Amino acid sequence: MEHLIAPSILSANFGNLQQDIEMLNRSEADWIHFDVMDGVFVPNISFGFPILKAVKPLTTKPIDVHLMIINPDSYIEEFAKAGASNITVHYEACTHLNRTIQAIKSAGCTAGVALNPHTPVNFLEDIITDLDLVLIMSVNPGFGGQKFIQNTYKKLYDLKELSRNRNPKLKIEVDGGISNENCKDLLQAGANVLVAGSSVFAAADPAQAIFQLKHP
Ligand SMILES: O=C(CO)[C@H](O)[C@H](O)COP(=O)(O)O
Repeated sequence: MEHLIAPSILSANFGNLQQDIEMLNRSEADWIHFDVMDGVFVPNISFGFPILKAVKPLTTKPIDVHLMIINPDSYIEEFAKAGASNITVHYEACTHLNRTIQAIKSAGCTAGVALNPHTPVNFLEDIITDLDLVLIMSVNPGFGGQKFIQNTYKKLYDLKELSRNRNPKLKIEVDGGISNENCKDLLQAGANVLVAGSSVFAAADPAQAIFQLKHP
């Protein structure tokens, strides 16, 4: 499976977001990664529906929404209507994960589950066949620009093994501290979707940084 690049606009220039979205349209980015934070599940607040609705008509790329929020079920339909292609919820935020995944699919989106760095991959054993994507957090969620957690490699191997047997088409996404220095190793460990925020948007040439992640 060819790997995908999903730049996180958490690190974009909000004073001129349209310019950054147009750069992504011209680049080799496959998706736009859209990080929603509620200040409760994570210690930061980012953006929500109005920004998603503004971004949607500007982009030619699917929007990959990562909900770092409690009670995601209350907002799934609205994120789908606002333009999400994929919606990922956190394992740690869902009491009835199976119901939440069905709700995402009923809203017309593909469905993902994110795992915090401390949550083992085998907690997904009984839902893996229902998922389109698993997002392995390689930093503690809440902020861009953090240091990559090395134990992520073990989790990618574990997830690759689980998906090989139970869901070979699963997208294995990794998010946090990714740059052209570790992207090759992450792909070898089993990732097939790379999320990158600061390494893209802080680069002198962001489109070139995306190109390097796409062709490591
Ligand atoms: O989900 C996130 C933070 O919770 C971000 O997507 C992630 O941290 C990417 O940022 P960077 O590439 O700067 O680490």
